[in-house]
Amino acid sequence: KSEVIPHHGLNVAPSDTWNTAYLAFGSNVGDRLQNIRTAIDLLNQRKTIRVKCMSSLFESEPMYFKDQESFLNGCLKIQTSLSPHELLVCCKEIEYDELKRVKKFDNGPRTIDLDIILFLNGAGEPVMIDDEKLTVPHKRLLERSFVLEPLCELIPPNFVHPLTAEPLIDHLNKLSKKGNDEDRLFNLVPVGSSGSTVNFLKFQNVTEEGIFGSTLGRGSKVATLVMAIVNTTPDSFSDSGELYCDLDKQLSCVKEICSQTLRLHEKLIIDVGGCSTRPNSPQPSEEEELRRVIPTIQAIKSCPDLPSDKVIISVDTYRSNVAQKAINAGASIVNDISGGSFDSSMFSVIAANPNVAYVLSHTRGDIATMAKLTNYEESQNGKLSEYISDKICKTSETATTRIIGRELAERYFAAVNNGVARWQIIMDPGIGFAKNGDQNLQIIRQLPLLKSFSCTWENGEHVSFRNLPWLVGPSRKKFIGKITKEENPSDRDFATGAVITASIGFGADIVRVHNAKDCAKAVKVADALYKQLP
Ligand SMILES: Nc1nc2ncc(COP(=O)(O)O)nc2c(=O)[nH]1
Ligand SMILES: Nc1nc2ncc(COP(=O)(O)O)nc2c(=O)[nH]1
Repeated sequence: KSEVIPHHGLNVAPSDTWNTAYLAFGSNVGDRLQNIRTAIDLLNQRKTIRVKCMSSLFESEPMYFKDQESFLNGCLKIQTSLSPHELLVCCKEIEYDELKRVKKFDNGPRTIDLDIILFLNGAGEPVMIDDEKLTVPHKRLLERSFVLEPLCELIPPNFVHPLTAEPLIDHLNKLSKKGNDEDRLFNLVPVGSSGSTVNFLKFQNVTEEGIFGSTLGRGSKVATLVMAIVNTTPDSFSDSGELYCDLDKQLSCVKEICSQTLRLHEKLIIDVGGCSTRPNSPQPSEEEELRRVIPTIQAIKSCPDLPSDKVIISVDTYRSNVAQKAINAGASIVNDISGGSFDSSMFSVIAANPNVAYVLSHTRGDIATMAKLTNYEESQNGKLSEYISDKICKTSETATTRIIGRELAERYFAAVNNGVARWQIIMDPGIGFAKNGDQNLQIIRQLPLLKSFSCTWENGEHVSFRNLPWLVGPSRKKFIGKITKEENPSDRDFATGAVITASIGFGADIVRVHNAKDCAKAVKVADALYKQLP
């Protein structure tokens, strides 16, 4: 029963006169990400083209001709008034005239490759072409996971290949099962650049076939990242502000955290926060928040013992001005508990800093009201055609998580419609934000549902969370203390270890913790258990 809801907040012009096309991009020469961004900007500059959605960014080994650099690949959904052949001319102009591609031989290195994968006319019917210039659907689509995987983020799961009439997701699953080298894809999230090279966080979500043949859902296969909290607030609920305003103390604490964590992990994120977001906590002024976080970020950034390819700096703020200044000071992740809802300029700051990652978190209301907004009743009048993995049926048990998924999808749309690229986004279910104890436990338990969540709105806009990385932040929170009967947050570290272990079992890619030293051990063991990592 596919139902849809009117999707507000999306100002799309009537698009019934425009064709839809799906393009695949690839680059393995020069600054690959910059080449891709330039190609997308050049497409958008054409009056005859509108880039509607972008996929995640994937890195993969070269196919066919192996002796070359690895590729960055992805897909775009565009609307265009051009015909397929006119669109082909436009792609070639961008490849050769504007991005100076030099084709030495087939399947060789390229600054950019733009292929037309699928083309639908104004009525949404697939267009089939096979002449000496152009073949649509792309003739090698079904053998390329570096095209099929990003494409499956942009289309509803029931979207079929025009010739085989089989869902593209089934073609992808068949291909992934072969386990060929070039089918092992990592999705990359840019986190700043040191010198001319961009640093990336790498994630890899694969569909796990359980040993008993059951599908375990999509599990991550790369080491879980530790995000260590450095609260520079006098009133933070969990470490009673010991670090407040003492820069030397903060830096030696950060060095200690890094040496203990990097003993077991390749990389580490340091999350610097100047505003406690405990429900109903008083919020400092923006000037006070800047005074607390900027010097700390600068000190970490300029500390020679903390190399920027191993220690990634995040700023925990919901203020766009603080985010921008923190980026200027060296932060390469903006961690915003409000999902961009507290400050309407946040997304444009993120869009203006394309090498910075953004944590898009779920909450409701504001710091003063969120504790009361925990009513997640299925709104009967609201109709939504949701595609969630068919293993998880739509029951009251999943209602809360599905509603959180929809609300996160609304924030996701607001972000990408304000220029944020999908590949900048890290998702977060917002543990402790507008959720009661049971709901916190439920969203951790149902993280697989959130990871495979997708939905389509009345105007045909579709969003899928497939492959997006997820951060969870349960550390020392009240819902843990309620179970272990521990009033004092800093007594909750051992129980926090249990929660982050379970979170990794449910598919978390990053865990945000206070006690990084001990939690780093729990993460290491959890990765050995759940991801079979050494
Ligand atoms: N991983 C990877 N391997 C590749 N091998 C060949 C071609 C050649 O593609 P073309 O047939 O469209 O020129 N493109 C890629 C690519 O984009 N990614
Ligand atoms: N991304 C993210 N950021 C956060 N920042 C602060 C807090 C509140 O906890 P704290 O005051 O102990 O940092 N929780 C989160 C969280 O769950 N996720």
